[in-house]
Amino acid sequence: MCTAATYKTKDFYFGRTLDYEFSYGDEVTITPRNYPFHFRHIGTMTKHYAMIGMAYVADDFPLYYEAVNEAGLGMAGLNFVGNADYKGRESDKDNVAQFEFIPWILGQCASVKEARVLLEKINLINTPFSQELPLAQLHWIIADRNEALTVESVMEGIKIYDNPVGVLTNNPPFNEQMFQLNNYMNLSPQAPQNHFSDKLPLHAYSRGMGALGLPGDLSSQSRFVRAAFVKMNSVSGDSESESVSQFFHILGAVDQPRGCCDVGDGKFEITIYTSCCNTDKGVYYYTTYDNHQITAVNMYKENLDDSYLVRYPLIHGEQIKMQN
Ligand SMILES: C[C@H](CCC(=O)NCCS(=O)(=O)O)[C@H]1CC[C@H]2[C@@H]3[C@H](O)C[C@@H]4C[C@H](O)CC[C@]4(C)[C@H]3C[C@H](O)[C@]12C
Repeated sequence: MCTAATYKTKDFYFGRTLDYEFSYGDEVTITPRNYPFHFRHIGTMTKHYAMIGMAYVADDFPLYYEAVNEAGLGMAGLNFVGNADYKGRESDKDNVAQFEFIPWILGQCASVKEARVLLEKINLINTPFSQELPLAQLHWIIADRNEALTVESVMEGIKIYDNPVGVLTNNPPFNEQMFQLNNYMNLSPQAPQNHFSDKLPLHAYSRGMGALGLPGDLSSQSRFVRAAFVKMNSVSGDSESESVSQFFHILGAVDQPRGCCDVGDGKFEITIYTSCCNTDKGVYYYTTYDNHQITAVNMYKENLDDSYLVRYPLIHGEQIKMQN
């Protein structure tokens, strides 16, 4: 399971948790403006916005899981198993393979508004990257500081939903996830009042009781509700460190500790990494399962007019600061 979220203070932040039972070899990857994206069916994109994000690089192609571009647009792919459906090629459409979708949008669009125009012509096709890397069944969140949307390629075709929460998890389809929020509209960060019965002397015996009923499990529907509640009620200062800290707290609410999600064969789904990108400053912050110190890569410290990928392997292992 994974959870993606947006957060706005002075700057706009975009990130996700990547939950899985193994890692592909994730690296923070910067694609400069002149790196040629050789797409399978729609030619080569030789000049584009620079982007930074988490990717597995195969055959010198950045297979992004999530990224943001220098214009401030972010995009993340999350598992959508059993619902994602990619199509065959169509002559009057932009035939984009699932693994090309993030570069296709972030390479060309400065905003969600611009992405909407490209999405009108898109056909997400069923071409796998390779035999070893078959199609990933995903849906996506695309967001800028003004709005967010969710894109799903399902049996009936492409669905585009406004995403007013700025959160995405996995199944079920996004419109069903959103509908579920109706069931939690009574939750509140405030202390509850007794609406149960005026004949009973009920009282709030603990802080935090306004959110009693917020689901605590790791299912994707529950994580959606929990991340939405935490994000929508989030309060922080707007400095960089306060914003980044708060962002990691929002996603901390859906963190998966090893042992709680058994996927069989002695394997457990865990939060492999958590990311938070300042889309205005091009800084990608991350923590990993076993390294809680926030590490950051600044896209603008690289030559963004270059044509070669810049890759940073993740730093693992706890960095503990001894105080005495
Ligand atoms: C496993 C990742 C999604 C994590 C997630 O949503 N887990 C939820 C588990 S569950 O359903 O809810 O059980 C996804 C997100 C992005 C995916 C990667 C990207 O799409 C890029 C390429 C795409 C290739 O087709 C496959 C390898 C791959 C490198 C993908 C591997 C894997 O499917 C990734 C890493």
